Amino acid sequence: MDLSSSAAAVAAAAASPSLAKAVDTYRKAVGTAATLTAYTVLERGMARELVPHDLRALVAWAASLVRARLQPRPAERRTIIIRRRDGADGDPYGHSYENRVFADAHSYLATKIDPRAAAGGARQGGGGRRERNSVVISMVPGDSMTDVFDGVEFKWTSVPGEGGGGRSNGGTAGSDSLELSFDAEHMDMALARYVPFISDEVEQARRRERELEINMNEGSSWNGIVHHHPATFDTVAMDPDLKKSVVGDLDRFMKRKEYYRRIGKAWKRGYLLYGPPGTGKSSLVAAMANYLRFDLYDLDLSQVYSNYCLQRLLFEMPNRSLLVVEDIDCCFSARSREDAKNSANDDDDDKEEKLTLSGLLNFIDGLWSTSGEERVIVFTTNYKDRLDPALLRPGRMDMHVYMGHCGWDAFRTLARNYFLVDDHPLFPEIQRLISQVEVTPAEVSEMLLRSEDVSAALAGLVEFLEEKKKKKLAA
Ligand SMILES: Nc1ncnc2c1ncn2[C@@H]1O[C@H](COP(=O)(O)OP(=O)(O)OP(=O)(O)O)[C@@H](O)[C@H]1O
Repeated sequence: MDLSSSAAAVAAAAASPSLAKAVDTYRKAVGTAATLTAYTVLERGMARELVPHDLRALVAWAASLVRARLQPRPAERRTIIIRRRDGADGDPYGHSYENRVFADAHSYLATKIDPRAAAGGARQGGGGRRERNSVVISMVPGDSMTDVFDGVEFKWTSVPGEGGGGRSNGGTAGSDSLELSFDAEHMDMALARYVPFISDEVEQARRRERELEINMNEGSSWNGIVHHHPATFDTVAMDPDLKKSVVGDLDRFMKRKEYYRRIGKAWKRGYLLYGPPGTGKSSLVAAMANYLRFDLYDLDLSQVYSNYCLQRLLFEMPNRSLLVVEDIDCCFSARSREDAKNSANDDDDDKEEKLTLSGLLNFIDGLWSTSGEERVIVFTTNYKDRLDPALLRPGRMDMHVYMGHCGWDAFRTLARNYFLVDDHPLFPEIQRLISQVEVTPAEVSEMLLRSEDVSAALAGLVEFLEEKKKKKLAA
Protein backbone atom coordinates (compact mmCIF):
# COMPACT_ATOMS: atom_id res chain seq x y z
CA MET A 1 0.00 0.00 0.00
CA ASP A 2 1.40 3.42 -0.95
CA LEU A 3 0.13 5.87 1.67
CA SER A 4 2.05 8.85 0.51
CA SER A 5 0.36 9.17 -2.85
CA SER A 6 -2.66 11.22 -1.77
CA ALA A 7 -3.85 13.37 1.12
CA ALA A 8 -6.97 11.23 1.51
CA ALA A 9 -4.93 8.13 1.80
CA VAL A 10 -2.76 9.83 4.44
CA ALA A 11 -5.83 10.80 6.48
CA ALA A 12 -7.21 7.32 6.20
CA ALA A 13 -4.00 5.82 7.18
CA ALA A 14 -3.69 8.19 10.16
CA ALA A 15 -7.09 7.09 11.31
CA SER A 16 -6.32 3.41 10.94
CA PRO A 17 -5.44 1.75 14.27
CA SER A 18 -3.11 -0.70 12.64
CA LEU A 19 -1.18 2.14 11.09
CA ALA A 20 -1.08 4.04 14.40
CA LYS A 21 0.35 0.93 15.98
CA ALA A 22 2.92 0.63 13.28
CA VAL A 23 3.93 4.26 13.70
CA ASP A 24 4.20 3.79 17.44
CA THR A 25 6.40 0.78 16.97
CA TYR A 26 8.49 2.75 14.54
CA ARG A 27 8.93 5.67 16.99
CA LYS A 28 10.15 3.29 19.62
CA ALA A 29 12.51 1.82 17.15
CA VAL A 30 13.88 5.29 16.33
CA GLY A 31 14.38 5.97 20.00
CA THR A 32 16.23 2.78 20.68
CA ALA A 33 18.00 1.99 17.43
CA ALA A 34 21.67 2.03 18.20
CA THR A 35 23.17 1.84 14.82
CA LEU A 36 22.95 3.49 11.52
CA THR A 37 22.21 0.13 9.95
CA ALA A 38 19.12 -0.20 12.11
CA TYR A 39 17.89 3.16 10.91
CA THR A 40 18.58 2.31 7.35
CA VAL A 41 16.61 -0.92 7.58
CA LEU A 42 13.71 0.85 9.25
CA GLU A 43 13.81 3.70 6.84
CA ARG A 44 13.77 1.49 3.82
CA GLY A 45 11.56 -1.29 5.02
CA MET A 46 8.87 0.55 6.92
CA ALA A 47 8.89 3.99 5.53
CA ARG A 48 8.07 2.95 2.04
CA GLU A 49 5.27 0.70 3.21
CA LEU A 50 3.69 2.54 6.09
CA VAL A 51 4.90 6.03 6.85
CA PRO A 52 3.36 9.26 5.55
CA HIS A 53 5.57 11.75 3.72
CA ASP A 54 6.01 14.24 6.62
CA LEU A 55 6.95 11.47 8.93
CA ARG A 56 9.39 10.11 6.41
CA ALA A 57 10.98 13.54 6.18
CA LEU A 58 11.23 13.62 9.95
CA VAL A 59 12.80 10.21 9.95
CA ALA A 60 15.27 11.17 7.26
CA TRP A 61 16.21 14.23 9.29
CA ALA A 62 16.67 12.17 12.47
CA ALA A 63 18.72 9.63 10.57
CA SER A 64 20.96 12.32 9.15
CA LEU A 65 21.48 13.66 12.67
CA VAL A 66 22.49 10.25 13.92
CA ARG A 67 24.67 9.68 10.88
CA ALA A 68 26.39 13.00 11.48
CA ARG A 69 27.06 11.98 15.07
CA LEU A 70 28.38 8.58 14.18
CA GLN A 71 30.47 9.52 11.19
CA PRO A 72 33.79 11.33 11.85
CA ARG A 73 33.39 14.93 10.81
CA PRO A 74 36.14 16.25 8.49
CA ALA A 75 38.61 18.07 10.75
CA GLU A 76 38.85 21.82 10.54
CA ARG A 77 41.97 22.81 8.62
CA ARG A 78 44.35 25.71 8.84
CA THR A 79 46.66 26.94 6.12
CA ILE A 80 49.75 29.05 6.49
CA ILE A 81 51.06 30.84 3.45
CA ILE A 82 54.80 31.27 3.28
CA ARG A 83 55.76 33.77 0.62
CA ARG A 84 59.06 33.70 -1.20
CA ARG A 85 59.70 37.36 -0.59
CA ASP A 86 58.47 39.74 2.07
CA GLY A 87 58.76 43.40 2.74
CA ALA A 88 57.43 44.81 -0.51
CA ASP A 89 54.05 45.76 0.97
CA GLY A 90 55.30 47.20 4.23
CA ASP A 91 58.59 48.67 3.03
CA PRO A 92 58.34 52.38 2.19
CA TYR A 93 60.82 51.94 -0.68
CA GLY A 94 59.10 48.87 -2.02
CA HIS A 95 62.08 46.62 -1.29
CA SER A 96 61.34 42.98 -0.88
CA TYR A 97 63.52 40.50 0.95
CA GLU A 98 64.01 36.83 0.58
CA ASN A 99 61.94 35.13 3.23
CA ARG A 100 64.18 32.88 5.27
CA VAL A 101 61.35 30.54 6.24
CA PHE A 102 60.52 30.05 2.55
CA ALA A 103 64.17 29.32 1.75
CA ASP A 104 64.38 26.82 4.60
CA ALA A 105 61.12 25.10 3.69
CA HIS A 106 62.19 25.00 0.05
CA SER A 107 65.49 23.31 0.97
CA TYR A 108 63.80 20.97 3.43
CA LEU A 109 61.21 19.79 0.90
CA ALA A 110 63.98 19.16 -1.61
CA THR A 111 65.60 16.73 0.85
CA LYS A 112 62.21 15.04 1.30
CA ILE A 113 61.95 14.49 -2.44
CA ASP A 114 65.53 13.21 -2.58
CA PRO A 115 67.56 12.83 0.64
CA ARG A 116 70.72 13.49 -1.37
CA ALA A 117 69.51 16.97 -2.30
CA ALA A 118 71.81 19.72 -1.09
CA ALA A 119 70.35 21.76 1.69
CA GLY A 120 72.86 24.54 1.05
CA GLY A 121 71.29 26.93 -1.28
CA ALA A 122 69.62 30.13 -1.38
CA ARG A 123 70.44 31.85 1.82
CA GLN A 124 73.53 33.42 3.24
CA GLY A 125 75.65 31.49 5.73
CA GLY A 126 76.32 32.61 9.30
CA GLY A 127 79.56 34.31 8.34
CA GLY A 128 77.84 36.33 5.62
CA ARG A 129 79.27 34.23 2.80
CA ARG A 130 77.03 32.79 0.16
CA GLU A 131 76.84 29.04 0.35
CA ARG A 132 78.22 27.14 -2.60
CA ASN A 133 75.55 24.48 -3.07
CA SER A 134 72.15 25.35 -4.35
CA VAL A 135 68.94 23.43 -4.27
CA VAL A 136 68.31 21.87 -7.65
CA ILE A 137 65.44 19.56 -6.75
CA SER A 138 62.13 21.05 -5.80
CA MET A 139 58.37 20.60 -5.96
CA VAL A 140 56.59 21.29 -9.19
CA PRO A 141 54.36 24.37 -8.79
CA GLY A 142 50.84 23.28 -8.06
CA ASP A 143 51.97 19.95 -6.60
CA SER A 144 51.49 18.88 -3.03
CA MET A 145 53.34 16.57 -0.73
CA THR A 146 52.79 15.36 2.80
CA ASP A 147 55.33 15.32 5.57
CA VAL A 148 54.77 13.58 8.89
CA PHE A 149 56.20 15.18 12.02
CA ASP A 150 55.64 13.62 15.42
CA GLY A 151 52.78 11.57 14.00
CA VAL A 152 51.00 14.63 12.55
CA GLU A 153 50.50 15.12 8.83
CA PHE A 154 51.51 18.42 7.27
CA LYS A 155 50.57 19.06 3.69
CA TRP A 156 52.75 21.30 1.55
CA THR A 157 51.57 22.83 -1.70
CA SER A 158 53.79 24.77 -4.02
CA VAL A 159 51.87 27.75 -5.38
CA PRO A 160 52.96 28.98 -8.82
CA GLY A 161 54.46 32.42 -9.16
CA GLU A 162 53.26 35.02 -11.60
CA GLY A 163 55.13 33.40 -14.44
CA GLY A 164 53.31 30.22 -13.59
CA GLY A 165 56.45 28.28 -12.61
CA GLY A 166 56.52 24.95 -14.32
CA ARG A 167 58.61 21.88 -14.60
CA SER A 168 61.14 23.51 -16.85
CA ASN A 169 62.11 26.26 -14.50
CA GLY A 170 62.77 24.17 -11.45
CA GLY A 171 59.64 23.77 -9.40
CA THR A 172 59.48 25.99 -6.32
CA ALA A 173 62.15 28.05 -8.01
CA GLY A 174 59.12 29.27 -10.02
CA SER A 175 56.73 29.33 -7.12
CA ASP A 176 55.75 32.43 -5.26
CA SER A 177 54.74 30.82 -2.07
CA LEU A 178 54.31 27.59 -0.23
CA GLU A 179 51.15 26.64 1.56
CA LEU A 180 51.34 24.58 4.67
CA SER A 181 48.06 23.05 5.81
CA PHE A 182 47.24 20.88 8.78
CA ASP A 183 44.41 20.07 11.16
CA ALA A 184 43.48 23.18 13.13
CA GLU A 185 44.22 21.46 16.43
CA HIS A 186 47.91 21.32 15.46
CA MET A 187 48.38 25.05 15.03
CA ASP A 188 50.65 25.32 18.06
CA MET A 189 52.74 22.38 17.00
CA ALA A 190 53.11 23.80 13.48
CA LEU A 191 54.31 27.19 14.64
CA ALA A 192 56.21 26.35 17.79
CA ARG A 193 57.79 23.06 16.75
CA TYR A 194 57.43 22.04 13.13
CA VAL A 195 58.58 25.24 11.42
CA PRO A 196 61.55 25.70 13.84
CA PHE A 197 62.40 22.02 13.33
CA ILE A 198 62.63 22.62 9.59
CA SER A 199 64.98 25.58 10.07
CA ASP A 200 67.16 23.55 12.43
CA GLU A 201 67.35 20.62 10.04
CA VAL A 202 68.31 22.88 7.16
CA GLU A 203 70.88 24.74 9.24
CA GLN A 204 72.50 21.49 10.32
CA ALA A 205 72.60 20.17 6.78
CA ARG A 206 74.18 23.42 5.61
CA ARG A 207 76.84 23.15 8.26
CA ARG A 208 77.60 19.59 7.22
CA GLU A 209 77.88 20.51 3.58
CA ARG A 210 79.67 23.80 3.57
CA GLU A 211 83.40 23.97 3.06
CA LEU A 212 85.39 25.04 6.05
CA GLU A 213 87.86 27.86 6.05
CA ILE A 214 91.14 28.38 7.73
CA ASN A 215 91.84 32.00 8.53
CA MET A 216 95.21 33.46 9.36
CA ASN A 217 95.86 36.93 10.64
CA GLU A 218 97.95 39.53 8.96
CA GLY A 219 98.20 42.36 11.40
CA SER A 220 94.71 43.07 12.58
CA SER A 221 92.76 41.37 9.82
CA TRP A 222 92.01 37.78 8.91
CA ASN A 223 92.66 36.15 5.54
CA GLY A 224 90.62 33.04 4.88
CA ILE A 225 91.12 30.16 2.48
CA VAL A 226 89.07 27.02 1.97
CA HIS A 227 90.30 24.37 4.34
CA HIS A 228 90.47 20.76 3.21
CA HIS A 229 92.39 19.26 6.09
CA PRO A 230 91.71 15.53 5.90
CA ALA A 231 92.17 14.88 9.62
CA THR A 232 89.18 13.44 11.43
CA PHE A 233 88.80 11.67 14.73
CA ASP A 234 89.06 8.42 12.78
CA THR A 235 92.43 9.30 11.31
CA VAL A 236 94.12 10.91 14.34
CA ALA A 237 96.30 8.32 16.01
CA MET A 238 96.04 8.65 19.78
CA ASP A 239 95.03 6.79 22.87
CA PRO A 240 91.46 5.52 22.17
CA ASP A 241 90.11 6.44 25.62
CA LEU A 242 91.54 9.93 25.40
CA LYS A 243 90.05 10.33 21.93
CA LYS A 244 86.66 9.24 23.25
CA SER A 245 86.83 11.73 26.09
CA VAL A 246 87.72 14.62 23.73
CA VAL A 247 84.81 13.74 21.44
CA GLY A 248 82.48 13.34 24.43
CA ASP A 249 83.59 16.70 25.82
CA LEU A 250 82.91 18.46 22.50
CA ASP A 251 79.51 16.80 22.24
CA ARG A 252 78.55 17.85 25.75
CA PHE A 253 79.76 21.37 25.17
CA MET A 254 77.74 21.76 21.99
CA LYS A 255 74.55 20.66 23.72
CA ARG A 256 74.89 23.00 26.67
CA LYS A 257 73.96 26.44 25.40
CA GLU A 258 71.14 26.79 27.88
CA TYR A 259 73.31 25.56 30.72
CA TYR A 260 76.05 28.12 30.04
CA ARG A 261 73.45 30.86 29.79
CA ARG A 262 71.89 29.83 33.10
CA ILE A 263 75.14 29.83 35.01
CA GLY A 264 76.17 33.12 33.40
CA LYS A 265 79.33 31.81 31.73
CA ALA A 266 80.55 32.45 28.22
CA TRP A 267 79.61 29.51 26.00
CA LYS A 268 83.20 28.64 25.22
CA ARG A 269 85.49 25.73 25.78
CA GLY A 270 89.25 25.82 26.06
CA TYR A 271 91.60 22.95 25.24
CA LEU A 272 95.31 22.80 25.90
CA LEU A 273 97.05 20.26 23.67
CA TYR A 274 100.58 19.46 24.73
CA GLY A 275 103.23 16.93 23.83
CA PRO A 276 106.42 16.52 21.78
CA PRO A 277 106.64 17.80 18.20
CA GLY A 278 105.04 15.51 15.62
CA THR A 279 102.56 13.85 17.93
CA GLY A 280 99.50 15.20 16.14
CA LYS A 281 98.46 18.34 18.01
CA SER A 282 97.78 20.24 14.78
CA SER A 283 96.08 17.18 13.32
CA LEU A 284 93.82 17.01 16.37
CA VAL A 285 92.92 20.70 16.03
CA ALA A 286 91.93 20.09 12.41
CA ALA A 287 89.93 17.01 13.42
CA MET A 288 88.10 19.06 16.06
CA ALA A 289 87.24 21.79 13.54
CA ASN A 290 86.04 19.20 11.04
CA TYR A 291 83.99 17.42 13.68
CA LEU A 292 82.32 20.61 14.87
CA ARG A 293 82.08 22.05 11.34
CA PHE A 294 83.72 25.23 12.64
CA ASP A 295 86.00 27.53 10.69
CA LEU A 296 89.54 27.65 12.00
CA TYR A 297 91.13 30.93 13.08
CA ASP A 298 94.86 30.40 13.46
CA LEU A 299 96.11 33.33 15.49
CA ASP A 300 99.74 34.22 14.93
CA LEU A 301 100.55 36.35 17.94
CA SER A 302 103.86 37.48 16.48
CA GLN A 303 101.72 39.62 14.14
CA VAL A 304 99.72 41.12 16.98
CA TYR A 305 101.43 44.16 18.42
CA SER A 306 98.83 45.62 20.69
CA ASN A 307 95.75 44.86 22.70
CA TYR A 308 93.78 46.97 20.25
CA CYS A 309 94.89 44.77 17.36
CA LEU A 310 93.98 41.63 19.29
CA GLN A 311 90.61 43.05 20.21
CA ARG A 312 89.84 43.78 16.57
CA LEU A 313 90.79 40.26 15.52
CA LEU A 314 88.67 38.66 18.19
CA PHE A 315 85.73 40.93 17.41
CA GLU A 316 85.89 39.92 13.77
CA MET A 317 85.69 36.22 14.47
CA PRO A 318 82.19 34.96 13.73
CA ASN A 319 80.51 32.53 16.06
CA ARG A 320 80.93 28.80 15.54
CA SER A 321 84.63 29.20 15.01
CA LEU A 322 87.67 27.61 16.54
CA LEU A 323 90.53 29.87 17.60
CA VAL A 324 93.90 28.18 17.75
CA VAL A 325 97.11 29.64 19.11
CA GLU A 326 99.97 27.28 18.34
CA ASP A 327 103.11 27.04 20.43
CA ILE A 328 101.69 29.32 23.07
CA ASP A 329 104.87 28.88 25.15
CA CYS A 330 106.82 30.78 22.48
CA CYS A 331 104.28 33.58 22.04
CA PHE A 332 104.79 35.35 25.28
CA SER A 333 108.18 33.89 26.29
CA ALA A 334 109.36 35.57 29.43
CA ARG A 335 107.53 38.75 28.59
CA SER A 336 104.33 38.24 30.47
CA ARG A 337 106.11 37.24 33.64
CA GLU A 338 108.44 40.21 33.33
CA ASP A 339 105.46 42.48 32.74
CA ALA A 340 103.70 41.10 35.76
CA LYS A 341 106.76 41.73 37.90
CA ASN A 342 107.30 45.25 36.66
CA SER A 343 103.76 46.40 36.19
CA ALA A 344 103.44 47.87 39.70
CA ASN A 345 106.10 50.55 39.14
CA ASP A 346 106.32 50.70 35.38
CA ASP A 347 105.20 54.10 34.09
CA ASP A 348 105.94 53.40 30.51
CA ASP A 349 103.16 55.04 28.46
CA ASP A 350 102.49 52.03 26.33
CA LYS A 351 102.27 49.49 29.12
CA GLU A 352 98.49 49.31 28.58
CA GLU A 353 99.18 48.37 25.01
CA LYS A 354 101.51 45.46 25.60
CA LEU A 355 100.06 42.10 24.83
CA THR A 356 100.19 39.62 27.66
CA LEU A 357 98.84 36.13 28.09
CA SER A 358 96.47 37.19 30.84
CA GLY A 359 95.41 40.09 28.61
CA LEU A 360 94.62 37.60 25.86
CA LEU A 361 92.70 35.33 28.22
CA ASN A 362 90.76 38.21 29.70
CA PHE A 363 89.85 39.51 26.27
CA ILE A 364 88.64 36.12 25.24
CA ASP A 365 86.54 35.78 28.38
CA GLY A 366 85.19 39.30 28.16
CA LEU A 367 84.45 39.54 24.47
CA TRP A 368 83.17 36.08 23.98
CA SER A 369 80.98 36.07 27.03
CA THR A 370 78.83 38.75 25.44
CA SER A 371 78.26 36.93 22.17
CA GLY A 372 76.23 34.08 23.67
CA GLU A 373 77.42 31.85 20.86
CA GLU A 374 79.65 28.83 20.92
CA ARG A 375 83.40 29.34 20.67
CA VAL A 376 86.25 26.93 21.05
CA ILE A 377 89.80 27.95 21.77
CA VAL A 378 92.79 25.64 21.53
CA PHE A 379 96.31 26.37 22.68
CA THR A 380 99.10 24.01 21.72
CA THR A 381 102.54 23.67 23.20
CA ASN A 382 105.47 21.31 23.07
CA TYR A 383 106.48 22.37 26.58
CA LYS A 384 103.72 22.52 29.12
CA ASP A 385 106.24 23.20 31.89
CA ARG A 386 107.22 26.46 30.23
CA LEU A 387 103.71 27.85 30.22
CA ASP A 388 102.64 30.87 32.18
CA PRO A 389 100.83 29.65 35.32
CA ALA A 390 97.96 31.96 34.36
CA LEU A 391 97.09 29.50 31.63
CA LEU A 392 97.34 26.43 33.81
CA ARG A 393 95.14 27.75 36.60
CA PRO A 394 92.02 25.61 37.09
CA GLY A 395 89.15 26.92 35.05
CA ARG A 396 91.35 28.54 32.39
CA MET A 397 91.67 25.67 29.95
CA ASP A 398 88.84 23.24 30.43
CA MET A 399 90.66 20.18 29.16
CA HIS A 400 94.36 19.34 28.99
CA VAL A 401 95.11 16.76 26.33
CA TYR A 402 98.46 15.03 26.21
CA MET A 403 99.52 13.94 22.74
CA GLY A 404 102.27 11.42 23.35
CA HIS A 405 104.58 9.11 21.44
CA CYS A 406 103.13 6.50 19.18
CA GLY A 407 101.63 3.60 21.12
CA TRP A 408 100.31 0.35 19.70
CA ASP A 409 96.74 1.62 19.22
CA ALA A 410 98.01 4.78 17.54
CA PHE A 411 100.17 2.69 15.19
CA ARG A 412 97.18 0.54 14.22
CA THR A 413 95.21 3.67 13.38
CA LEU A 414 98.04 4.85 11.12
CA ALA A 415 98.35 1.43 9.44
CA ARG A 416 94.61 1.53 8.76
CA ASN A 417 94.84 5.10 7.42
CA TYR A 418 97.65 4.34 5.02
CA PHE A 419 97.01 0.75 3.95
CA LEU A 420 93.51 -0.17 5.15
CA VAL A 421 95.01 -3.13 7.04
CA ASP A 422 94.17 -4.35 10.51
CA ASP A 423 96.76 -7.08 10.65
CA HIS A 424 100.03 -8.14 9.07
CA PRO A 425 102.76 -10.70 9.86
CA LEU A 426 105.09 -7.83 10.85
CA PHE A 427 102.63 -6.42 13.40
CA PRO A 428 103.94 -8.44 16.40
CA GLU A 429 107.49 -7.29 15.68
CA ILE A 430 106.35 -3.67 15.40
CA GLN A 431 104.31 -3.96 18.59
CA ARG A 432 107.38 -5.19 20.49
CA LEU A 433 109.65 -2.46 19.12
CA ILE A 434 107.13 0.35 19.65
CA SER A 435 106.96 -0.53 23.34
CA GLN A 436 110.74 -0.22 23.60
CA VAL A 437 111.49 3.06 21.79
CA GLU A 438 110.00 6.52 21.60
CA VAL A 439 108.71 7.22 18.13
CA THR A 440 106.28 9.96 17.15
CA PRO A 441 103.23 9.36 14.96
CA ALA A 442 104.81 11.82 12.50
CA GLU A 443 107.89 9.56 12.19
CA VAL A 444 105.74 6.46 11.75
CA SER A 445 103.60 8.25 9.15
CA GLU A 446 106.72 9.22 7.27
CA MET A 447 107.94 5.61 7.15
CA LEU A 448 104.55 4.31 6.02
CA LEU A 449 104.46 6.83 3.21
CA ARG A 450 107.70 5.58 1.74
CA SER A 451 106.17 2.69 -0.16
CA GLU A 452 102.80 1.85 -1.58
CA ASP A 453 103.44 -1.77 -0.79
CA VAL A 454 102.33 -2.53 2.75
CA SER A 455 104.99 -5.20 3.39
CA ALA A 456 107.80 -2.99 2.11
CA ALA A 457 106.58 -0.01 4.15
CA LEU A 458 106.25 -2.06 7.34
CA ALA A 459 109.67 -3.64 6.81
CA GLY A 460 111.11 -0.12 6.48
CA LEU A 461 109.41 0.85 9.73
CA VAL A 462 110.84 -2.21 11.53
CA GLU A 463 114.31 -1.20 10.33
CA PHE A 464 113.78 2.37 11.51
CA LEU A 465 112.60 1.23 14.94
CA GLU A 466 115.56 -1.20 15.26
CA GLU A 467 117.91 1.69 14.49
CA LYS A 468 116.28 3.84 17.16
CA LYS A 469 116.57 1.02 19.66
CA LYS A 470 120.29 0.60 18.90
CA LYS A 471 120.88 4.32 19.41
CA LYS A 472 118.98 4.26 22.65
CA LEU A 473 121.03 1.33 23.99
CA ALA A 474 124.27 2.99 22.89
CA ALA A 475 123.43 6.28 24.58
N1 LIG B 1 98.56 11.56 16.12
C1 LIG B 1 98.66 11.60 14.80
N2 LIG B 1 97.73 11.01 14.03
C2 LIG B 1 97.80 11.02 12.71
N3 LIG B 1 98.79 11.61 12.03
C3 LIG B 1 99.76 12.20 12.75
C4 LIG B 1 99.73 12.23 14.15
N4 LIG B 1 100.81 12.88 14.59
C5 LIG B 1 101.47 13.25 13.50
N5 LIG B 1 100.86 12.86 12.39
C6 LIG B 1 101.34 13.06 11.03
O1 LIG B 1 102.48 13.91 11.14
C7 LIG B 1 102.26 15.20 10.58
C8 LIG B 1 102.73 16.25 11.57
O2 LIG B 1 101.95 16.16 12.74
P1 LIG B 1 101.30 17.42 13.48
O3 LIG B 1 101.72 18.67 12.82
O4 LIG B 1 99.86 17.18 13.67
O5 LIG B 1 102.03 17.28 14.87
P2 LIG B 1 102.21 18.39 15.98
O6 LIG B 1 102.19 17.65 17.28
O7 LIG B 1 101.24 19.45 15.80
O8 LIG B 1 103.64 18.90 15.68
P3 LIG B 1 104.29 20.32 16.11
O9 LIG B 1 104.29 20.34 17.59
O10 LIG B 1 105.65 20.19 15.53
O11 LIG B 1 103.46 21.36 15.49
C9 LIG B 1 100.79 15.26 10.34
O12 LIG B 1 100.49 15.99 9.19
C10 LIG B 1 100.37 13.84 10.20
O13 LIG B 1 100.57 13.40 8.85
